[in-house]
Amino acid sequence: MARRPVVAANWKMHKSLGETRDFLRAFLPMVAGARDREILVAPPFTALALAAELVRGSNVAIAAQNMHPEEKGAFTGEVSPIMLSDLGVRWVIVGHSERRHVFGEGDDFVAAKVRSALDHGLRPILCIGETLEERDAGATLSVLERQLAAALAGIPGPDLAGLVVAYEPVWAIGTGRTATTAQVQEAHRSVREWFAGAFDSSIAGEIRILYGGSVKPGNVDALMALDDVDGVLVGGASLEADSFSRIVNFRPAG
Ligand SMILES: O=C(CO)COP(=O)(O)O
Repeated sequence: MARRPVVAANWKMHKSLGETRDFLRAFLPMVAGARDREILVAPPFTALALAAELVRGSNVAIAAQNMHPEEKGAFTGEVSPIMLSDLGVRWVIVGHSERRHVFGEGDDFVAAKVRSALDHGLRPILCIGETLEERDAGATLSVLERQLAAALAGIPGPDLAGLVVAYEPVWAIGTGRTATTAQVQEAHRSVREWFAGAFDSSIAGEIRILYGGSVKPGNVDALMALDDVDGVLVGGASLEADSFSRIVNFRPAG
């Protein structure tokens, strides 16, 4: 069964309201014909409401870049899943390497977010990936397995229908250094095999695994041609409508 590709923009801490409006006005017509893939844009929290309003009725959906697992409470500066749903947000990035490495989020906190997102009808994009030291130490696959096992512990298989995994090697993020196609395919294959072992082969066959890390218009076709790559999560090259629309309109293999 073919997996529907997902092409997602992670704007990180970029774009004012005016810039969000300008981007979406230019971008929506550029991708209006792309009906066979899911298109997501993750603006900063401050632009979520505007973005959700601007994409209404289009083929683009809005994702949040993060959330707190609790519904409400004394968590200064945090945003809850209920607040996101309220805005019309249906997706949330969880466990991005910048959250893990810059803000010190551990596997348990990431796991609580995945569980909470699913419980609240939000679709998590669970990010995993090894650092350069871990890759050089030959630990890549064990790091990915540890991150998956921790984030998905106790989640019943059927609940995973809403989940997307993003493999983002930390050393490839924002560095211009994309992983080779062989490295990407090997990591994605091992993630899929992990799902087959931890859950079952039909879940493994359906789970969508995105690649992230210096994805550009010039390398997206080669990445999307790989057997186990079901989409991309794009940082820097998603900030301009021209460049992100070219990524969205990648040419499928064959
Ligand atoms: O972190 C990323 C997407 O979440 C990747 O960022 P870059 O595309 O800028 O390398």
